[in-house]
Amino acid sequence: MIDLFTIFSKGGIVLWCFQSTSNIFTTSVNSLIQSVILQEKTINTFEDNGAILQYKLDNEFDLVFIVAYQKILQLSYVDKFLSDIHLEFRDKYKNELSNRSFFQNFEFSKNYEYVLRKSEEWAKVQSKLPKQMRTFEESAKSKKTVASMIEKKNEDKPVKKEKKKEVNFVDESLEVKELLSNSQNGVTEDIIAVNRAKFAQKMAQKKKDGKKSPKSPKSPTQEKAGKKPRVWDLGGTTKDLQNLERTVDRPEDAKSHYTADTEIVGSMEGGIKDLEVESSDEEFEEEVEREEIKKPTSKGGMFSIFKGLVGSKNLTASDMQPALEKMRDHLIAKNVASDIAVKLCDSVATKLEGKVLGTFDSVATIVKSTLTDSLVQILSPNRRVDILRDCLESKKNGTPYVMTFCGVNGVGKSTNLSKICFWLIENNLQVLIAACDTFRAGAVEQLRTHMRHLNALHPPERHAGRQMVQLYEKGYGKDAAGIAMEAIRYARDCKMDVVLIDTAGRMQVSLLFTTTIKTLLKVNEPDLVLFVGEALVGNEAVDQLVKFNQALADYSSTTNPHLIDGIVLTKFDTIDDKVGAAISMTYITGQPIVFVGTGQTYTDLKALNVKAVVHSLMK
Ligand SMILES: Nc1nc2c(ncn2[C@@H]2O[C@H](COP(=O)(O)OP(=O)(O)OP(=O)(O)O)[C@@H](O)[C@H]2O)c(=O)[nH]1
Repeated sequence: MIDLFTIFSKGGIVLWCFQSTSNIFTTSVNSLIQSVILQEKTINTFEDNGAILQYKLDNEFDLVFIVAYQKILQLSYVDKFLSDIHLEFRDKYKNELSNRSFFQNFEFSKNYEYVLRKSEEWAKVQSKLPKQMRTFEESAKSKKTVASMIEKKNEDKPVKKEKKKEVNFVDESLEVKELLSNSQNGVTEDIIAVNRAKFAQKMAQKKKDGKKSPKSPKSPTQEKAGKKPRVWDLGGTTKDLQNLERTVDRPEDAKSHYTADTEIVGSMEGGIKDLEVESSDEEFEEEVEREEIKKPTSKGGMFSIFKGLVGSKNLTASDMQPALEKMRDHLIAKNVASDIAVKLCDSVATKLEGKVLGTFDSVATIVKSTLTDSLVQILSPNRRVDILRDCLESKKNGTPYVMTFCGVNGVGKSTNLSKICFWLIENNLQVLIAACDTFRAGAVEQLRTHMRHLNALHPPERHAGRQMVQLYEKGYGKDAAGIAMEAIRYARDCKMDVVLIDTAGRMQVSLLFTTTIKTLLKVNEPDLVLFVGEALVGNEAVDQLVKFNQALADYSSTTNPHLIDGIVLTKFDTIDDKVGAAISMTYITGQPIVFVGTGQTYTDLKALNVKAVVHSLMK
């Protein structure tokens, strides 16, 4: 009997769930997600706490299907069930899935019962069948060709070996887990360098030993005898574990030199500079008008789509319909999320309805100013976020100013956190970075590297002997909320000015999200919660943001939950004029874009310039 079956998107939205017992599987599902799915392991059966969990991924629609049942039951139909239920769900909801409409009610109970019953019947029939001999094609022998039998020198062992590793993984100590996940996720350069050095040292030692004792070389026949263990490149042994564990700083690391690009020092003093505008507003207005006058018949230009709306009658909704549709498409092409583009067009329509229009020029001007007004209104913050002022205020009160950075993996959380850190230390504020991404291998090391670079740029000599950036970390697998709490306490005790909390990017997995970010925010009550999102994505970013804010509201036990206070919009340099994500994100949250990431160096941090965004959007 299946105890739990759940379907959720890789973005963490639970689409459908069935649970037949009161057993709580949250921890087991979290473990499966953390140590198998997110690590992209190839096993599809996972054992935890007396339960077996099996899963199937749908990479086209980014879905995860999970089944959990008691180990003792030994269900033989789960593979088949997972394949069938996967197809059933896809078939039934292909339109919704294609549109990524994950927030609706998926009525799937009947289909679930049907597929489950069929799978159980299938298993019964199978168990009664006499065991059939495998055909030659099914046998392993048929797969053997001469070529397949030639073992290549650097080829990996077959999957069987890998599996063994996975099984052991469950019982390994935390350090071993980390080591394995490092080796699978791409070890940091530091670790590779250490490993190489160790290997070279070992080889040199061996050579030395060989020379000392003339007896040691064995006869060729002796060497050939017995099966030799395979030596993996950079494999090392358990003795190397101590050296490979890099979450704790070592004296020799601290001594390493960082060549600081001192040219940038001093360039971020004061407030954050605005994004550059391509041309001023007046120039832009003239440009639009000039363009329309010059090319009255051309199809190009945002406002030429309103060309048809000329005449002395009152404008009606149906007059505007075709033009508004074109405007909506234009906004979507600029990465504005589709429903927000629709709402913007509606607001323009409402403002224009009933207006009497004269010449073509006046139409362009009216539409432009109407749309501009709406966009400026969306992008202009309801309240002022002045971080420098707030930090100084906290400092006066003897408490550190705490900022938490949330967002999915790879959007640039750590990089932009470090840029913000650079800006703060440029303004003589001492910063403690709390490494609370205790999931992703390498996350702590990444922050440590930034800390060293930043301290090299702003050495203690420049700041009355104070080390401007410190890292508070407790390695991996630990409770993020607890680490944040200790970090804040540490910062308070040491009279540090600001705490920047880096969180795990696993919020797309809602189960994990609820137990980490929620607790972290609840326990630590940061002054500012910043959502880090990429400018690259349109609807996807909105999805993440909606889910994030919803989860903060849903899972908060207080009546006044701490939602997102602001947005860090990253990778703005990579989007050309597709600036729609800025509009969508602010529209959804009503919160300002506090920082814009415009590149990969510490100085690539800007403040949002509403004019620049609106200008790009209407190009
Ligand atoms: N072009 C550009 N690249 C950026 C920007 N911000 C971050 N990146 C790059 O994006 C990549 C991911 O950045 P990280 O800071 O590692 O992302 P993260 O969100 O911390 O990732 P996880 O720790 O895995 O959650 C890196 O290669 C960064 O250099 C930006 O503003 N512009």
